[in-house]
Amino acid sequence: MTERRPFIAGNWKMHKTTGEARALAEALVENLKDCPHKVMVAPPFTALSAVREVLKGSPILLGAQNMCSVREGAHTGEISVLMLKDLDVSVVILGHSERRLIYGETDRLINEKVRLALEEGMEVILCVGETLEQREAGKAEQVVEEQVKRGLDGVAPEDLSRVTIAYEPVWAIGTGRTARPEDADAMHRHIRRTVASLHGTDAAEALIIQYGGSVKPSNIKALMAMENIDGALVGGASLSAENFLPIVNFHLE
Ligand SMILES: O=C(CO)COP(=O)(O)O
Repeated sequence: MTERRPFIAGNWKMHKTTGEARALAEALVENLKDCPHKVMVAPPFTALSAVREVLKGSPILLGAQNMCSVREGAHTGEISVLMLKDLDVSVVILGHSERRLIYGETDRLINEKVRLALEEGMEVILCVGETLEQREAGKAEQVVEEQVKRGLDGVAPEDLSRVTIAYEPVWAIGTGRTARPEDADAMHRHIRRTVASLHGTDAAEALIIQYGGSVKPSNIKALMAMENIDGALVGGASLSAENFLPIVNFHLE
């Protein structure tokens, strides 16, 4: 069995002023000096610069929550990959369900972003996940498989090591309702098989697949105990050190 290093990421969504972001980042840096896991925080764009200063010299990676699908140009209100790189952002979250459902992002647009980010040397967290309606209609696996295939379309095999997939069932996001670890694991296995069909079993075995959706200190351990769950993409519980630290340090609990 392949050993995969756990990857715990905090998605701060549209929360935190620069001062608040700096304070949270300071608490994380102070307490995660010896953490064996890969850790990332994704503040809002406006706080990237402030958090970058705090993270300097720390193993915590700086992430962004989105980026534009084109390199530069007349795209009022957008943020480019070059701007992110300029701020030492090394990971970008793409295809989050809030981008898909509130802002109408399609698999095609998300795929353009994935390819551009990889071309520019970034790491990508590609988010996938079904809605409650799709799950109740028995279509969860099919929906997620299509999102994975379309999201990764045209990605070179050698770039796959810079891709993490986050399985975030929409019905579990911000609802307090977490997927049962066994159900999440089954979907992660399906995602791994899908990636194996595209890029071979070695690449699929090495792939980090995060679970996201109401991850908390009380459920992280059971989730991480599953064979195919390699990390977590945490929303609400990443907004305070009190909740995020025990999640990141799940191995000590
Ligand atoms: O969307 C999420 C992370 O990207 C999950 O959010 P919650 O942890 O708040 O459910």
